[in-house]
Amino acid sequence: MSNNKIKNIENSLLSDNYYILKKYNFDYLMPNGQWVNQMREVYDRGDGAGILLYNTTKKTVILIRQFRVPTYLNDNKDGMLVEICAGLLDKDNPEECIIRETEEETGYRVTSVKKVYEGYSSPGVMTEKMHFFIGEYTDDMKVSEGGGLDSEAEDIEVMEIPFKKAVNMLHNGEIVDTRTIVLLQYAIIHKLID
Ligand SMILES: Nc1nc2c(ncn2[C@@H]2O[C@H](COP(=O)(O)OP(=O)(O)O[C@H]3O[C@H](CO)[C@@H](O)[C@H](O)[C@@H]3O)[C@@H](O)[C@H]2O)c(=O)[nH]1
Ligand SMILES: [Mg+2]
Repeated sequence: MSNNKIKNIENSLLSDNYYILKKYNFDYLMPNGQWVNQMREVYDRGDGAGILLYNTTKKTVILIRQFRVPTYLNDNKDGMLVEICAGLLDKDNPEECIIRETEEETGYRVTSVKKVYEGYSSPGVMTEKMHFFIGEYTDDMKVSEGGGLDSEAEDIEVMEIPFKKAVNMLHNGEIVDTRTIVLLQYAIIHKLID
């Protein structure tokens, strides 16, 4: 961290109920040479990783469907969201995280994944950096039902669907999760499945 346009950074804790929400106060040097005081709330849940699982023979992808309360509160009728498999980094590195998360959520034990992007999820408010992966799966990699951890009360539906259908869902507005849009567009651009 280094930027000579910012000084006097102070923070106070607003909530550590589950993750960390802090209020930051700092002085910022505007282009006109004036220092202005700014306040921003910043939510820190660590970083995350997500993966698009695809099968070039079957021409399918694996997505998941789960209830997301923030979307329920904002325009997503039943709150169910179609997403890539994803999770929060748990002190492990992004690659180990996504391999573990893939098995927990989808039941596929993948061995080889490829990192394609890194990006900030919501840079005005969250510290989170997201690590984006793609990975090929085959039927023989299926070792369990998936569906998430009972201990976390996750209710995850695993969807294996034709890539073409996923692309239709992208274009007709059924897929409204940004991380999923990013990786489906990656798959289209790089012709992962034709
Ligand atoms: N009790 C409680 N549990 C929580 C809270 N917030 C999250 N959890 C639980 O913590 C677990 C997190 O599951 P992961 O699979 O590791 O994370 P994720 O929510 O799928 O995260 C992915 O999607 C996020 C988008 O909303 C991304 O932000 C994240 O990077 C990642 O891609 C879930 O069981 C969730 O219910 C909370 O405030 N209270
Ligand atoms: Mg998850």
